[in-house]
Amino acid sequence: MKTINLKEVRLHHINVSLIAPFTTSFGTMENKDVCLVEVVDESGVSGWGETVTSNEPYYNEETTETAVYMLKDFFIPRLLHREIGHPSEVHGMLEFVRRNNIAKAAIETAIWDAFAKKNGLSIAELIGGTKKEIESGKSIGIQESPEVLVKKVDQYVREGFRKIKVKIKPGADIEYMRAVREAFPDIALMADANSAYTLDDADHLKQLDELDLLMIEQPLAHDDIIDHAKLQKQIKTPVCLDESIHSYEDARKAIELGSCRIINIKIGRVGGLQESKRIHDLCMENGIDVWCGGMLETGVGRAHNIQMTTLPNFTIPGDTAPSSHYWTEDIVTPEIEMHNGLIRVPDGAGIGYEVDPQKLAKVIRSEERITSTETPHPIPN
Ligand SMILES: O=C(O)CCC(=O)c1ccccc1C(=O)O
Ligand SMILES: [Mg+2]
Repeated sequence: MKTINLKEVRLHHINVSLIAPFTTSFGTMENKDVCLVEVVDESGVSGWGETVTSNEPYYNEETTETAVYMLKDFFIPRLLHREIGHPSEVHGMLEFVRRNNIAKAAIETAIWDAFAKKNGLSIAELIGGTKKEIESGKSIGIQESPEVLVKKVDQYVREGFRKIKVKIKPGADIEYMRAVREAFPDIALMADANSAYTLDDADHLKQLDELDLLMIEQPLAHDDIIDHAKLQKQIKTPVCLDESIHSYEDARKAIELGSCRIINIKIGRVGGLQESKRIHDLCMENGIDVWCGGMLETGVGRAHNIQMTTLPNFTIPGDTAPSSHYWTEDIVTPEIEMHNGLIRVPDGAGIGYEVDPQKLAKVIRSEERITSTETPHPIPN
């Protein structure tokens, strides 16, 4: 296969507004700065990635600004003007910096896209994904009342979504989930707590067991796998980990401890597609189901999610919903569309969607072109 050698990295700083505010147990998101990372190979082929951050470090420790800083001072200088034999090598090349996984993933995924395009393949084909369409789920933020929530669920079920995920927090949990389950006895339904509880809430959370939920996502602390293992022994509802899993090693330990039965894989959270695939494979060997989480991505991040979800152990519908559920206009052509709850995997090379320059121009704040490896920091070879 043709190798990659980056001659330039373009940072497209954009600002995008969600069509409606999205509320989780840690806050409300409405508008965010995002950095689109475009890597340009010496052949002229380019590839796209996205910082799936927001402006505040409330989901994890990264923000868009910290991700841009890490990219400019460390990751771009490490990767420019070097022969990259295969994108699976990039994660290792960035391991000299600990964590900062969303920043790493932004450029790693861009290199997957460029490499795939240069070789005339889709990313799915490169990683061995075979699905031709993926099932789409809808993640619903915390609503003002169970009645309002039920109305939203009704709308999304009619639209065809294959899974409904409801954000919960203390004071907006059991009653809300029960209302949805009573109205829709048969839908695939789950809750996401974003770390809003402690092990002292085990008896409270046990009330969810009668609602036949697919899972409860990240009920306990963002950095915990011990208490989650204890909780899983006390409740029947499968525990799914999101925030606690940053790497293959984290996944291995969580599986060994029995901290979860399901893992939500987010390319950004684990530092890229290569690490995502390793976690996917590990889970498959161990009978742990996985699904692809969402970070309110633009079309670029969303396209990467679609490519990854073609792998066989993505057995549960993910949070990757169509563009129109987030943006009045997405930046990619065509927009990501859903029919009958399914998103068709595009045939094209790389991510299979094109960033549209005219749409990009409407949300752009500034652009930078980086061609030099100069940086104030010592960078390993
Ligand atoms: O992209 C989506 O639709 C899902 C959004 C979502 O649930 C989410 C969005 C931002 C940060 C964390 C999460 C989460 O899965 O916990
Ligand atoms: Mg989550």
